Amino acid sequence: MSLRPELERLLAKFGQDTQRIEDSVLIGCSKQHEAWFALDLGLNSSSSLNASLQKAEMEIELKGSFTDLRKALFQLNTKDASLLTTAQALLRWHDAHQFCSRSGQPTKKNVAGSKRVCPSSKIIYYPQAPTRISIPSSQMAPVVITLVSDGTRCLLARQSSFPKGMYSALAGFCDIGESLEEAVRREVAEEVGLELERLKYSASQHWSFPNSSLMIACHASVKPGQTEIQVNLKELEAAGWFSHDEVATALRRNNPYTQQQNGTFWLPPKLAIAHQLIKEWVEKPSCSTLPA
Ligand SMILES: NC(=O)C1=CN([C@@H]2O[C@H](COP(=O)(O)OP(=O)(O)OC[C@H]3O[C@@H](n4cnc5c(N)ncnc54)[C@H](O)[C@@H]3O)[C@@H](O)[C@H]2O)C=CC1
Ligand SMILES: [Mg+2]
Repeated sequence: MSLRPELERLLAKFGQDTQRIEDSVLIGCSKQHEAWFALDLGLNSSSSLNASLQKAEMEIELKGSFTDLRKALFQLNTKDASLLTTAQALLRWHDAHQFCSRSGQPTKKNVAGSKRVCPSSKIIYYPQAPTRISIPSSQMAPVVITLVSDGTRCLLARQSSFPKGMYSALAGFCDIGESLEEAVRREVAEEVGLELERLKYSASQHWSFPNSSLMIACHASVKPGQTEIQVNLKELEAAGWFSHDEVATALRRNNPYTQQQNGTFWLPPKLAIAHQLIKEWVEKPSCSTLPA
């Protein structure tokens, strides 16, 4: 059931522009895949745009009462508390990034609220860090990188931007409001459609490309028999399961940059944490099946 008409009625009743609904941000979805959005009613805001909503009248209308966030968090179950903190963090980020720091022009939110773009400078601002490939950022973004194993094989993937023939572990930026474990599970589900069974932290690394990231590396396993992948071609060029022998042989190749042969795949260089994850798995393929 869509709550949009109800929200429009409410905003109209309080003399607000119903266009304000467009400021909503996506914070999750139900088991039935209904999208959940959050909207800042601006009751505590000092800005002239939002200040006109009356808290007491709104409480009467909604038959509830507004509670301090910190107190509310102790009363809610984990799922609702997580939705609330995600909403608060994301809405606060949008509020603080209304203008481009380069051009001074207003930035524009996408529908989901996962980024803002400056139409003038073309800079894309992400809640994780204000980055765009060509614009260096001083802020650090957390990124999870996961080597998935089915007990005998490991899953490697490549993006079209990777050097020819190179395959790596699955990686992705953490979303605001997520734990590392949630980010790992979401990224793997999004990129190859697999549900993870166990996770085990391995190590972390600062990574400078495209901008400062803190790479958090994990091993993960899937249930035997649940290994069919669906490659998300919007994010990856290819992905597949590789045997222990194939990966061990690729690791032994000294200098992949000079040894590219037709059909030969190779792995990220030693410096990359992906290399370390893959090496750990080759030395101990069972490392991903330990309890997290
Ligand atoms: N050190 C290592 O061993 C490795 C490092 N990496 C790094 O992991 C990072 C994340 O991997 P991807 O698969 O590209 O991420 P991803 O799977 O999250 O997809 C990238 C998309 O995420 C969005 N995004 C969200 N926040 C972003 C931000 N702060 N900056 C840029 N894009 C953002 C953009 O829409 C972008 O197109 C890459 O930057 C890559 O350099 C990846 C593999 C190995
Ligand atoms: Mg990725």
